[in-house]
Amino acid sequence: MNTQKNNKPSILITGANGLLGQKLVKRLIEKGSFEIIATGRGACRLPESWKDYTYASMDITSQEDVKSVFTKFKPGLVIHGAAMTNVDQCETEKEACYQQNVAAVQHIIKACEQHASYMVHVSTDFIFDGEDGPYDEAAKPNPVNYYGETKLLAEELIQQSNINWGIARTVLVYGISHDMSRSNIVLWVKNSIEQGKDLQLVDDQLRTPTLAEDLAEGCILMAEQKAKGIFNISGEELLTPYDMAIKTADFFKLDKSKINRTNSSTFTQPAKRPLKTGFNIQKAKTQLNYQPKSFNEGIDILAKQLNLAN
Ligand SMILES: NC(=O)C1=CN([C@@H]2O[C@H](COP(=O)(O)OP(=O)(O)OC[C@H]3O[C@@H](n4cnc5c(N)ncnc54)[C@H](OP(=O)(O)O)[C@@H]3O)[C@@H](O)[C@H]2O)C=CC1
Ligand SMILES: Cc1cn([C@H]2C[C@H](O)[C@@H](COP(=O)(O)OP(=O)(O)O[C@H]3O[C@@H](C)C(=O)[C@@H](O)[C@H]3O)O2)c(=O)[nH]c1=O
Repeated sequence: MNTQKNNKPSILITGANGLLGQKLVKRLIEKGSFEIIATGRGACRLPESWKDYTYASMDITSQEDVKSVFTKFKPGLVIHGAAMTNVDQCETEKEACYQQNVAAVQHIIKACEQHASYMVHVSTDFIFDGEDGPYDEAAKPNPVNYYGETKLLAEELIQQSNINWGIARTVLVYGISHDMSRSNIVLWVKNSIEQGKDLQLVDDQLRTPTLAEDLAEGCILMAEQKAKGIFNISGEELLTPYDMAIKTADFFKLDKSKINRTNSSTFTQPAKRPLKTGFNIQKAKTQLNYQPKSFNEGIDILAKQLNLAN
């Protein structure tokens, strides 16, 4: 039986200290309609000013940890965002990547089976090869790096399970994380130009960059509706990283001469990136009433958060 405190359904967030995790906890606190169980690896790193949620340390690679936290809280709803997300590190540390992105998901599935919890699992455009994006939900996966392989294996475990599940796929998430633990393309471009650095931006990768707050909203919509199946939860605009950099420089009135156009073939990253991804989000817009911000609106939100932070 799932727990309900003062008649509020209980929702458990994994990876709550991460970029998406923080936005989920913040939005759920604002909504006030759930009993919130925020979980993460080790100590809580959320702002001390945040109230009205419970934090529990839960290493998702530990079956014992997962079992005991789920037994204690019996969450009706779960949003599983925790993962190893450094794509290059996933290529060089495959065992750690497998444990965090695949084996851990089996522990979460088992706990959801035990407690009849509905789960939103967060996935990625990197399950595709990037040959013919943008993609809809029915497109055939074919990952080109190990991170993408593990995220696809996780999707397959979930789709073969008998739990109540939804999969939220997203793309190139940007936003401000509280302890700035994770940078992203907007901040990296802004900070680099302000430091007078020259940047090489690829113009042959296509993405639909996603504001972290929009991703959180989409996951919450799915949880509230216990939406069944796969949903593309990303931004709507198809942009290259070069386009994103120019838009960022225009917004912050920075020196665009620092932005040099290049292509992925000149890029030596340990993990191959799929070239043309990006998502068609029509299904989420019509079935979930998901309404993401434009890229420029997203940058404006980041700018306001940066001003508040400084
Ligand atoms: N960022 C992006 O561009 C995209 C992300 N996604 C997906 O979205 C989800 C969230 O990503 P994002 O918020 O950006 O990533 P972050 O790296 O910011 O957050 C991931 C969180 O998972 C936690 N985590 C990792 N391993 C464990 C573990 N063993 N036990 C408990 N927690 C763990 C991390 O903990 P700690 O803080 O201690 O490191 C971190 O807080 C991921 O599933 C990712 O695959 C999909 C597409 C794009
Ligand atoms: C560092 C760098 C990146 N880029 C481009 C490549 C890429 O499209 C974009 C972001 O680069 P990164 O390598 O930091 O990001 P990357 O690791 O490709 O981000 C991925 O993260 C995982 C978690 C996902 O699930 C994917 O959806 C995707 O968002 O910026 C440049 O053009 N020039 C550069 O110097």
